[in-house]
Amino acid sequence: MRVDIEHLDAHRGGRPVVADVSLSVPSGTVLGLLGPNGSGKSTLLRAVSGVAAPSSGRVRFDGTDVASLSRKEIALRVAVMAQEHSEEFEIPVLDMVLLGRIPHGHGFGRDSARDIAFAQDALARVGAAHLAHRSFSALSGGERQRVLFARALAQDTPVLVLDEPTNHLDIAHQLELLDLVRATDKTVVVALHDLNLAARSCDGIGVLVDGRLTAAGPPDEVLHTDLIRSAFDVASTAVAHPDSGRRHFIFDARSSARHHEGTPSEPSISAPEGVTLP
Ligand SMILES: Nc1ncnc2c1ncn2[C@@H]1O[C@H](COP(=O)(O)OP(=O)(O)OP(=O)(O)O)[C@@H](O)[C@H]1O
Repeated sequence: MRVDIEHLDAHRGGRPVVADVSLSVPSGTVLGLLGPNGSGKSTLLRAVSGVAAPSSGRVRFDGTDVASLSRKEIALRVAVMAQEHSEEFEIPVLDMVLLGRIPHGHGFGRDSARDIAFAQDALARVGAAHLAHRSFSALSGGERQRVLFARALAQDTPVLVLDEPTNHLDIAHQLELLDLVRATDKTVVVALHDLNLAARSCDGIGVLVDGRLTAAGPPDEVLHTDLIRSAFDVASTAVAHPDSGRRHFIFDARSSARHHEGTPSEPSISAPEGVTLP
């Protein structure tokens, strides 16, 4: 399912925080949203997932304006893994994942065998089958993240909206989750903070600064040392991975701090011998 964001403005607490963002996410691709803290990533994701209406502009799923859809129609199209969530759900993990099946139900009633199979499969895919009968509130932060990702998968939607889904995850589980994201045929919009993981895992990157989209395109075109300096105020060095040749960033210092120390503000790009930077 294609996702189009058109001239979107959004407010938070009565204040404009996202301004005139337009982005298209082709069906089955992964768009990574990057940007400093407070730049508007979560606010944009709330609009994309229909949680909060934009103040102007629109979001379309395969051409249909999200604003014209009912809550249930939205929930059948997009599953959301939000950044903030209550920690004190005293419910078994399997029941938490089964909440993802609600849009597929026909009113209140027992979970069908099909729903339970979906939920168990989703837990197995995130490596959390062994947690099925634990209480959600008794899990670690990383375990909760994986269960919430399983709930989003169990919702079985063509679109996934993920707000910093790798929070709390150890590096193995970060890679595993992003590999799962890549392996689905879903259209994914994901906010991330790790630029190297984003470059590795996303088909496209959009960079928000102060609520405005300052760059968008394939990772290799968007992510470079100048962009990292202007968007994040960080001096970095790009190196090529010795095996894949993929560009990787080493973060050196805040650019302003580096500038004050009198070191050159223009970072060099270096590649191991015999490796050409992409
Ligand atoms: N509930 C709220 N009420 C008022 N202002 C808010 C609220 N939530 C966020 N904001 C403000 O909106 C702006 C954008 O916040 P948002 O959470 O979208 O940024 P973000 O890029 O996701 O940040 P982070 O990387 O820190 O998660 C910030 O200035 C923030 O302080």
